[in-house]
Amino acid sequence: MYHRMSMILILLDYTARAIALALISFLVANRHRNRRNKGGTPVLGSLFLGFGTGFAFHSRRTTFLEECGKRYGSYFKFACGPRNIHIVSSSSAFKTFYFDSRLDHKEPHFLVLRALGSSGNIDLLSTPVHEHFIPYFGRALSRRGIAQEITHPLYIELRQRFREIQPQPHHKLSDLIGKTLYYTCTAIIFGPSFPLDTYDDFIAMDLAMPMLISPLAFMAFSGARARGRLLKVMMNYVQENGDFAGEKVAIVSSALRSAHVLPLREQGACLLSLLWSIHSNLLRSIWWMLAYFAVDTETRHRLKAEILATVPENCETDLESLLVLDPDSMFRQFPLLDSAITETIRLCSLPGSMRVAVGDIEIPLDDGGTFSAFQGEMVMTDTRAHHMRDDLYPDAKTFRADRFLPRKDGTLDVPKIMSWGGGAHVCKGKAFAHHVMKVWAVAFLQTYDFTTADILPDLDPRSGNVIADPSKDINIKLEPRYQTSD
Ligand code: HEM
Repeated sequence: MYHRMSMILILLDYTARAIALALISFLVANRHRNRRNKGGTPVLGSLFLGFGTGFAFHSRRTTFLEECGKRYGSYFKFACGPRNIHIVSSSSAFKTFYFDSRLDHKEPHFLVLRALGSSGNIDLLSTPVHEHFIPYFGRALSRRGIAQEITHPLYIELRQRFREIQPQPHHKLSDLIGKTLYYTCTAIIFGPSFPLDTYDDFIAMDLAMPMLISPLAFMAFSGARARGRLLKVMMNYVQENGDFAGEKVAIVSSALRSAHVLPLREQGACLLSLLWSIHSNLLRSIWWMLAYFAVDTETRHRLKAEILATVPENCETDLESLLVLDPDSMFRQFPLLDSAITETIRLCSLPGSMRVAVGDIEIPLDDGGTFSAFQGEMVMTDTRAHHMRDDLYPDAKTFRADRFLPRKDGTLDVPKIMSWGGGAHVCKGKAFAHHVMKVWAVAFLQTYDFTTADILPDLDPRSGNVIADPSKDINIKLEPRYQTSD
């Protein structure tokens, strides 16, 4: 007995020594890495091996980055678990960030695919995903593709859905948008036979995505179950639509074609990533757009006037016929609405571009200095800090529908927004997302007057997507604009 006790004590002693040694070597390695940065890099201290800052970054990203920005300015770095993350909001750094090939963009894609049920096997996925699947997004979602395949059916379908909304004293904004957006866009893009009763699973998975992407994925029980069911739906869809033809729009046919060399489960995960990309940020962006309009009577009146000036009520050529004659016209019309959409995205978008240094790289800062990111470290642009600069966007925290209205010569008073990323890997759904928001707003404003008694909520600091979640939902009251069949 005595012998067994002493063995256990010896083993515990060795384990404690091994842990202490690992801790010391890790801290030394980290200190060494930090010291290599020139120019007094602001490095945040962390509670325990980067888990303090890493936890703050994952659990309350918006406020964490805001507080750090106030304290350290346009550049700082911190440890996130075993890795360093550099955060930069300096305009000079953006160019290097988006255009230097030593900063690789692929890792976030694998994280998303893995969260959606893929094996995340880089050797298997790299070529089909990065050389075929994602570039096809860009081509299929060109302005021409959208005008030809999306605008008209989307407008007709939305008008119909909006008219069918059951009258009630008020509507929860997220419900109103969620169902109508999911049903219309999913049916148009994946075809009418796609099961639309997947909505609840989609919402459960979408809410769990930040956790499914994080190291705490094993705790996202209901999100993972919903993801599993959706993955099965997608695998069935791939099997039933393997001929790439039929009722689908180009984006789905090209997605199926570009991923077909992969095993069925991987194809299902790719298709699920398409469904998620389409809805996740759009649900949130449209929420914020309608919320801004609902609390701002003047903007609503101006937007309605713009719609009436373009499509006078009771005129012979209504918007529906106009879109058949000239599907591209939607892109040229409604400049105030375009501006209001860009302003919405400026205010509700969070940092969404992440790169991993594949070699050591020096990145310039606005003050003439530089910082070094070493191989394997992550770099992220804090586009929100940029968007909140009063010197660039006067009264930056306030929604101003006309902030991005072009002058007569087509130029803007303010810099373009950074919410879509940039360079070769700029958001592939940029034109699509803006356009869907536009068609949505026109169809909605033509169908309803709407107001809210609620105040605009803050951004939820826990938000993990490119577009922030609101900290709470709002209710809106709808007044049909016409009692007739229109
Ligand atoms: C308001 C809505 C959206 C915002 C703010 C947004 C923003 C972004 C950002 C910041 C990136 C990273 C760019 C970079 O790393 O430089 C990105 C990438 C991407 N987005 Fe979006 N996105 C939106 C909607 C969409 C939609 C609707 C789709 C698809 C239909 C889409 C498809 C993609 C794809 C495929 C990429 C990866 C591009 C690449 O790495 O080459 N996005 N998006």
